[in-house]
Amino acid sequence: MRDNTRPVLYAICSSLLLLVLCMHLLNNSQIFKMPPAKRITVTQDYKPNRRIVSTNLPLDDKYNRTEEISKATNQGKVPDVIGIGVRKCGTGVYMKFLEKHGYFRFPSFYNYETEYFTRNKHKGLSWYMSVFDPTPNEKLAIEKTPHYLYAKPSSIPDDILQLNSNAKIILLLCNPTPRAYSCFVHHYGKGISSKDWPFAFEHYVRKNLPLVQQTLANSPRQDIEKFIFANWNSNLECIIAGLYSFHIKRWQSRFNESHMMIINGEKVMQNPGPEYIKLQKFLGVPEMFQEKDWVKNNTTGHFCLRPPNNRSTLYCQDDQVKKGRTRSLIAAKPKRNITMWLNNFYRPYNDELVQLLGKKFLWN
Ligand SMILES: Nc1ncnc2c1ncn2[C@@H]1O[C@H](COP(=O)(O)OS(=O)(=O)O)[C@@H](OP(=O)(O)O)[C@H]1O
Repeated sequence: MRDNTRPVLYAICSSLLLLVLCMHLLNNSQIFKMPPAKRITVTQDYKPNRRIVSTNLPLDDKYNRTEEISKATNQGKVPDVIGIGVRKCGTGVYMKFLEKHGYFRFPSFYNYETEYFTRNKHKGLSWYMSVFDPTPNEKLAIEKTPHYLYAKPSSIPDDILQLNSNAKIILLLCNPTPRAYSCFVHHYGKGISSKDWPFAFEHYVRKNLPLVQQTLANSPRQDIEKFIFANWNSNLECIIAGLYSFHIKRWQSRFNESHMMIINGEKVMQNPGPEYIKLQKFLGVPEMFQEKDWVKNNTTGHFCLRPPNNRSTLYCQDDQVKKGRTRSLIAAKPKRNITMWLNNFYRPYNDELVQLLGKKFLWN
């Protein structure tokens, strides 16, 4: 090192030392001390109810707070809410609408159906958790897999509880006769012109209903269950899914009214506003959807939503997910004789359902 650079280096080093010393002194003095973060109790109603827990964590400690909240509710496991059906009663439609709500996070699948408890359990919990949008932990994780209602294994309700003892179940029921038609068109209607759907459906019912009727007649519950579990994914599915009173017993024995909401899908289709208000209350999320936000499309008869983030637009399902195939005002209806046959077949199950759930479950 050259002799004339030494004094310069000394000067730099001593200034740095002085600076560090000064910062240390200032930091310990009262002038620069931050006040302690304000402590709050997390009870604001912008949080879903189930997450309203007194964590007494600092407001600015976002990371810890969400971590604590999820620990206090479901140990960070998913999901918080599971839709268990019924397929073709509007299950995909309400998920699409709930996407506009803002307080939910969804599986990354187009149809939201994880099939975890039916087909994918072997992939493990980490897989199940990984399919959900990971972002904000304060949102309720919601999925729907309509097969859960009647698919095997029979332990699905217990499996859900084991994962999250606080899980909430949503079950949308609708008139099983038009539902069967809708299901048929969904599965088999693609290659058939829509004007021929009623005939193709007649053929399907004539071919399959007698077998179901025969099996159900005078069989003990366990045999019927065996039959359903053997056929939940067969071409009989469109018929057997509609035996609601049979299916819901195993769910009712595990989930009480505070954890399972059974919604009349016919009412939702006719006037969604009040039903979504009840749903938001049940899930403990803010009432982002109000009655006045629902607007009927007079061509299809279906309702559209004025989404909370942009109420000057209309969000409809008819086009976006190709719904409204059989129930819209312009759709080809099933033949009257087939409708009557199916109505008669489902009547005892519908009557039993009314007994189980009360008068509010009349379809018409
Ligand atoms: N608001 C609104 N807009 C559009 N469509 C509506 C709406 N509400 C209920 N529906 C009816 O929902 C039926 C589809 O039910 P799902 O969503 O359960 O189907 S799926 O199981 O997810 O495939 C679908 O039945 P189809 O008419 O047979 O296609 C729709 O008619």
